[in-house]
Amino acid sequence: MRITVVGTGYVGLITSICLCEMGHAVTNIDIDDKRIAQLKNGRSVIYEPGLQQLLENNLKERRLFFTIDPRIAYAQTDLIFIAVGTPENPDGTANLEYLQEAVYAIASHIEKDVIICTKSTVPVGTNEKIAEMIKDMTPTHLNVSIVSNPEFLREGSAINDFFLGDRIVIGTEDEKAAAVLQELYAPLNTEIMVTDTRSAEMIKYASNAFLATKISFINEIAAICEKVGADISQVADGIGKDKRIGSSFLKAGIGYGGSCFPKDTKALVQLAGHVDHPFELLEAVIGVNNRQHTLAVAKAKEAAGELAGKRIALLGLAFKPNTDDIREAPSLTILKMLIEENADVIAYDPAAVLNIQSIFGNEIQYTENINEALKDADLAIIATEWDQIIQFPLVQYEELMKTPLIIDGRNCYSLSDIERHSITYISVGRSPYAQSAIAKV
Ligand SMILES: NC(=O)C1=CN([C@@H]2O[C@H](COP(=O)(O)OP(=O)(O)OC[C@H]3O[C@@H](n4cnc5c(N)ncnc54)[C@H](O)[C@@H]3O)[C@@H](O)[C@H]2O)C=CC1
Ligand SMILES: O=C(O)[C@H]1O[C@H](OP(=O)(O)OP(=O)(O)OC[C@H]2O[C@@H](n3ccc(=O)[nH]c3=O)[C@H](O)[C@@H]2O)[C@H](O)[C@@H](O)[C@@H]1O
Repeated sequence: MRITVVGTGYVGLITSICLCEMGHAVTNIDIDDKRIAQLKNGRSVIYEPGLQQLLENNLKERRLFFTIDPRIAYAQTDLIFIAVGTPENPDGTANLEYLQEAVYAIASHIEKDVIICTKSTVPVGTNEKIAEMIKDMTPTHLNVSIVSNPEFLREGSAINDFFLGDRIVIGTEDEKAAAVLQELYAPLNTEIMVTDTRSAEMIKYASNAFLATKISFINEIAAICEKVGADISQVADGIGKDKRIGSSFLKAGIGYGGSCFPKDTKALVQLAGHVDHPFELLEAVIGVNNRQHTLAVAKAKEAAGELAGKRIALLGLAFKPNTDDIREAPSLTILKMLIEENADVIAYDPAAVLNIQSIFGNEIQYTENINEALKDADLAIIATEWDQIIQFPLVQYEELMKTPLIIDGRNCYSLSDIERHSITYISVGRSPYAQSAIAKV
């Protein structure tokens, strides 16, 4: 079976390479010729642990091909996965321009029967529109099946997620197409669900919205913990042990970021609004998350007073560890606020410095070395829980900083470890200062 994957972003490249690992030959197309040239030269265009080696292997084995030519990609293929971006429009709805362009190119070039699977996250009803567009543009003798096959991988653990996902969703009214995909995915040993197309599209948005809700919920509980002198780590552990709740996505912090939760929650709010159902719960989730992004600077001001002229080490820039992705990262809000306060900022990240530099230029300083960031700093703000930060010896904060004050937005250190050092430590939902509030309750 010939397989084509459209787009070389996270989802496109991971899908292509993982399908090659399963023994298939895959052609991966993009409209960005620089990305394709780089990939043909065997250099990954995304930062993902383990991916570079797999890319090199599959190029060498001649299973993986890159092209910008739609004729090569689409004319004789059997199965197409669309994985182009669906970013946010200014009003929060999903921008489907890339998707429409891709479908147009596919419809203009296919010459045989084909199954088209949408992996991109798209609003309910989009795959029906794709089907109409294809029907209008292709000769009647061609049999084109449309499938919604949403993707659930996480950046930083994407390869593992592809092979060991919790479920695979195949949304289609076409039984033959469903059977082809069931066979394709069978070796993965992951539960496969076949649903109608609209339900598959909704499963993706509902999953991301629910996970975002868990995060904002725990962040609200963390805020209350600080006021009543409880410890959010123990609380999250305690509620997570209830199997009906589950322990994942209960890490309190400075909020979720990334290329999907922020845009997908807003797109679902818009979708609900368009069918006259205001999604009040999800609107609150988004509001709480926006507040969390500002939390670290608010706490810094509370602890250190005026920030103007203060040397601040911002530790962690990526929206989560093991990625260089800074889309919607809390660090962006933190940096904007610190610059407005006229603070003297030095930003550290093991992978995302170049991406942040392309936005903030020489407004701040950058380093890939934690020691350099902390030298003579008045305070440190932790925005991403990289292993490099978690394992960094606390004694070094004492030795390097002018005043050892840490605002930890990701609860990287245990309070008992902190107690052994002369560090002022303010984290999320378990500040030692919260204890003093108990008396007031
Ligand atoms: N990033 C992630 O971890 C996940 C993303 N998703 C969803 O998957 C979709 C893709 O996301 P990413 O991979 O992050 O996107 P991305 O924005 O990083 O990459 C998209 C790629 O598609 C290319 N492209 C755009 N139009 C094209 C066309 N007409 N023909 C060929 N290539 C074209 C772009 O040049 C770009 O390289 C989105 O809908 C996203 O919501 C779903 C699960 C996980
Ligand atoms: O649709 C998508 O693109 C993907 O979005 C998320 O994956 P991702 O954004 O890569 O990363 P997550 O691990 O989900 O983290 C998202 C954000 O939530 C934050 N988070 C996560 C978990 C938690 O307990 N607390 C918390 O604040 C992280 O710091 C990060 O900023 C989902 O987990 C994937 O299933 C989905 O496929």
